[in-house]
Amino acid sequence: VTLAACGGSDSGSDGGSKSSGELSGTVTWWDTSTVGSEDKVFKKLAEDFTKKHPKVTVKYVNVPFGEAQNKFKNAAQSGSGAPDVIRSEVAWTPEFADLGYLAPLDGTAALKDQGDFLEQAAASTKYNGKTYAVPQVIDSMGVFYNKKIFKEAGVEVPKNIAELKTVSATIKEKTGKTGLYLRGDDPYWFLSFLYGEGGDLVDAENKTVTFDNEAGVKAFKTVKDLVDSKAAITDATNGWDNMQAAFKDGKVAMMINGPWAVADTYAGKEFADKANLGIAPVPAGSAGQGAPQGGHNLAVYAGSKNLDASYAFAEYMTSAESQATIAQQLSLLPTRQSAYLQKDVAKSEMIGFFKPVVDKAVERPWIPEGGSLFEPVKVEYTKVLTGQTTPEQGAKAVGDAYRKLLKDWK
Ligand SMILES: C[C@H]1O[C@H](O[C@H]2[C@H](O)[C@@H](O)[C@@H](O[C@H]3[C@H](O)[C@@H](O)[C@@H](O[C@H]4[C@H](O)[C@@H](O)[C@@H](O)O[C@@H]4CO)O[C@@H]3CO)O[C@@H]2CO)[C@H](O)[C@H](O)[C@@H]1N[C@H]1C[C@@H](CO)[C@H](O)[C@@H](O)[C@@H]1O
Repeated sequence: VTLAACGGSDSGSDGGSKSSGELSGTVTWWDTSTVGSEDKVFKKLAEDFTKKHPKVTVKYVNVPFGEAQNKFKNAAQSGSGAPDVIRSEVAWTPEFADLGYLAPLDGTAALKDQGDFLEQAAASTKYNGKTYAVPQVIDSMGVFYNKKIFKEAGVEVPKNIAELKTVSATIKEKTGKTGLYLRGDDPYWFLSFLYGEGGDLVDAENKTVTFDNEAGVKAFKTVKDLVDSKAAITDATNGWDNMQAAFKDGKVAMMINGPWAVADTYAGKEFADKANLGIAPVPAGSAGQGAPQGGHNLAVYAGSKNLDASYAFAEYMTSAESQATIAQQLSLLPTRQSAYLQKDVAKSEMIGFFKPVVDKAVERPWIPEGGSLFEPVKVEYTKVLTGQTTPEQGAKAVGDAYRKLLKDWK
């Protein structure tokens, strides 16, 4: 999709901005946002940018989240086909920076009011003392629940795993519905259970793999028991679609999810009345409570032929005004503290719930290998949930994979 203001633009010229300082040329932007719920809002923002810079054409390309990381690495490596700006997930950013594929942004027009960014959001954009991206959204996870089903069953939102099981049993008995949809094909959905047992993927400070300690085994046992006890249903594949459908159709009373799911969830028949959607902290485990930190940054390709317009585009798309727009329209959390002060954002119930959750979300190590820590968990998590391996063997397999990946770590 080529977005250009009505005034047209320098056709095809990739040249940088004119000596007059007026920006021009084409900026190709790979956006990974969800088609059908998020993309139209991001596209509109990009259009607004071209209205302010009529000589710039933004070529909007939506690349699915699951493909964008490898697609960008392949294009950047081959030197052809890489976009000028990419929506770089928090774990991809240190990896792309380490590979030399991102333009350092310090001192450029991409970075305005750096002090305005939440610390934990800015952390994933820093690598070897330089800044390689601009934080766009930050997120974490909570329990989404169907207030009508809870009322019908006469139960309260569970605060811990034991309550999750009793509440689910009551919901099943009183309404015939299943308590929780637990996504089984994406390891991100396992993290709050791991943190609840006091575990973590690694201890980056001490270069130690921790996934296969007793907390990791216990967390695998916890999720397996949720499925075996019928408190939760899960799928080995197509988890996103099945989870959203089950929750939006009222087949399950709860799901664990993040702000990026709100817009799509509101489209469900159960939530035509938005007030029927409740959000609560993820249940605590036997040793703690916590949800993971995720999110997305905008990064500029080091080989861009139009750095000036790309810097300006990245700045615009992550400005406090742009962030307030996506917060208000999509319930996505800003990374700029000033955006939370804008009136539409301050009065949003969803933002009001998720901001404290994000403030205490468990940070991950922003190391180049950070994104690769999920694949081994994805394999073993699904196998544990479907009984193809035991919690002990699954945790050990992940630990072994990590020690291969992270040279000289304990
Ligand atoms: C396996 C993957 O592990 C990690 O990903 C973690 C990730 O680091 C975590 O933060 C978390 O991401 C949250 C995210 O924070 C949260 O915002 C939301 O994102 C929404 C957007 O909000 C929404 O707008 C829209 O975009 O849609 C987005 C997605 O819904 O939900 C995300 C979780 O889904 O969880 C991810 C794990 O899934 C790696 O980073 C790789 O991605 C890796 N995949 C590659 C691995 C390659 C082989 O190595 C394989 O060949 C390749 O094909 C695979 O691509």
